[in-house]
Amino acid sequence: MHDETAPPTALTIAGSDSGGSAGMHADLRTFFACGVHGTTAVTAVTVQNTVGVTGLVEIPPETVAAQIDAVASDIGVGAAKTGVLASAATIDAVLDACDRHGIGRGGRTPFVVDPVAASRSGEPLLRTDALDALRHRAFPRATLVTPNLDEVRLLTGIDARTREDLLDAAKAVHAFGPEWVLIKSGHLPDDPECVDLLFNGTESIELPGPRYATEHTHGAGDVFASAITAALAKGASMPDAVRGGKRFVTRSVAEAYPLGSGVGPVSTFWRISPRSY
Ligand SMILES: Nc1ncnc2c1ncn2[C@@H]1O[C@H](COP(=O)(O)OP(=O)(O)OP(=O)(O)O)[C@@H](O)[C@H]1O
Ligand SMILES: Cc1ncc(CO)c(N)n1
Repeated sequence: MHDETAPPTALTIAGSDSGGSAGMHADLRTFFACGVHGTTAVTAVTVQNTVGVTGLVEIPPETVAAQIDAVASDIGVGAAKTGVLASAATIDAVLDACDRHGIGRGGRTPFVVDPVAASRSGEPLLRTDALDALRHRAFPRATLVTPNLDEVRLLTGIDARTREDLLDAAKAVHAFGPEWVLIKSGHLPDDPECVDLLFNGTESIELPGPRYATEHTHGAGDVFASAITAALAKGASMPDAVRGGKRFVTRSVAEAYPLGSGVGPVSTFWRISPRSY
């Protein structure tokens, strides 16, 4: 029975980060900061800190699916997002479970696919045999796909180097069948701003933002996709959810902090408490 006093809920289907900066740790913090109850289906445990990833253990695909079933059949899913999906077998199990619960195109629940392929320091987080499963099975079911420029190169072969190249990148990803595509511009070389592009096949919307001179951007992509997912769970339209997510991630990068001896995380503290450290 749905209780009207329950908060909106969002599900992250992703890997853990022992360093607490990226992956489902970043997703849960963002859901919390956005006033959404976060639920999880863990796909992989990573051994990770601010310097890099030194291990990845996959959770059996049937256990990933069972987590989705447990959450969806009891708590419900207002919107869902994916992070690390690790392998083609996990992608298949996730998509079957999503189909059972109306998550994704054809169902009623928005489904954000963040096609995470590698860590910031270059360690693979997805088997190469899973690229086709992402392109041809996951993308057509997605309400939104959110690649960075390295993922665009891997998935489409397009090497976007200027802001003008982003529309071609968006069209190539859109051809795989998602409803919306968001191309993230954080890795554009030599651009003084971070202008991302949202595209649905006909409409393209630029999302302007400053580029801050910080090296601490670990988890920026996860925070962006989960802020969007939280807004979708609250019933926002896609353009509004993405504009709100862009404001959220920009502020998170502005307040990113140093941690360990490597790349520190973007901050999700700012929404909750003023800088107090
Ligand atoms: N230095 C920066 N200053 C401001 N915004 C940034 C900066 N770097 C990235 N962003 C923004 O953060 C969001 C994430 O973009 P990015 O392209 O870095 O994704 P990502 O590579 O998936 O992130 P990550 O791998 O760091 O988690 C985008 O909105 C991008 O414009
Ligand atoms: C678990 C995990 N998910 C996603 C990323 C990419 O930000 C990462 N480094 N680790």
